[in-house]
Amino acid sequence: MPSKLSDYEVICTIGVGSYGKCKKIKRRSDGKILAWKEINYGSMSETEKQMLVSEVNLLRGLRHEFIVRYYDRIVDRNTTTIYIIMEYCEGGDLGSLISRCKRERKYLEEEFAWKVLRQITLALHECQQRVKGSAVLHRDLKPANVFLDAAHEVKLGDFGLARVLHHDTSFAKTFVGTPYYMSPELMDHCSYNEKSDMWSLGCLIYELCSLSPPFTAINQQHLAVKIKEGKFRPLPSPYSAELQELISRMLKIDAVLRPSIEDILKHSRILELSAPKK
Ligand SMILES: CNC(=O)c1c(C)[nH]c(/C=C2\C(=O)Nc3ccc(Cl)cc32)c1C
Repeated sequence: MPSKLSDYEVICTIGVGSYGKCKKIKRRSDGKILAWKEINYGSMSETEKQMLVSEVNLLRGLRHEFIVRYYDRIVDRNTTTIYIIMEYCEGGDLGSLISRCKRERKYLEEEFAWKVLRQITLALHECQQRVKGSAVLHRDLKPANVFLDAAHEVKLGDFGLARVLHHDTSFAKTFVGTPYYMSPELMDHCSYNEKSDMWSLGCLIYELCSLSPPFTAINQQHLAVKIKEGKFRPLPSPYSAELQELISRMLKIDAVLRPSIEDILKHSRILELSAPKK
């Protein structure tokens, strides 16, 4: 029996993005707390709608501890809105956490940065394994798309939807927000590849430590220059040379020189986190 909107009680809005709203909801049948994303597809072309359907179907197949769990979807043709029902992440998004640390002038623990690096890498590994060939690449890896559950475990969200929601080639829709994490090859309009996600992940871990992206500028033209120059300030002193070195490798301009997902998972500090607790 397909779900209907009345099966859920809306509690509150927890996020607003270029796609629409994200709301905290309660499933009436068992009281389970979930979240749904409301996406209005009314102005989408047939191609974009088809992409949305295939991306949602892809999300359905992704079951991983570090990827936001998909539960269901409801299509309301009267309002041309799709409701994508997913797991609730009580800890919110990394973007809000970084902003809070900035306000409080407090750096995050290095151990947390390594944990986030490991868990997002495993999430990316899962996706690239699960859809071999037409590898699903995140394309929108940024702090606002990484969430934390009640135990502060990482949950990668919005997988693949970025492709659809920014599919429109118009400038306004293509460059939604400042592309701080865009790789040099993408800045040069070259093809996206799994090392582009590695660049974005390097930017994300850098920002988690420095509380600012590695590359910033007053406009997108200057940002492109900075990214292609590839120069960035070192991490703040509390962080180890080991973490600095790995992030520097992830931010190599030449994608070939960046570590692969497997390289990251073989790093000694990552392996330590994988070892069973004594
Ligand atoms: C201020 N908002 C929050 O703290 C917050 C909380 C408690 N949860 C979220 C976001 C999500 C959430 O809780 N579940 C989600 C599933 C998919 C996506 Cl793309 C986002 C979410 C947010 C943005």
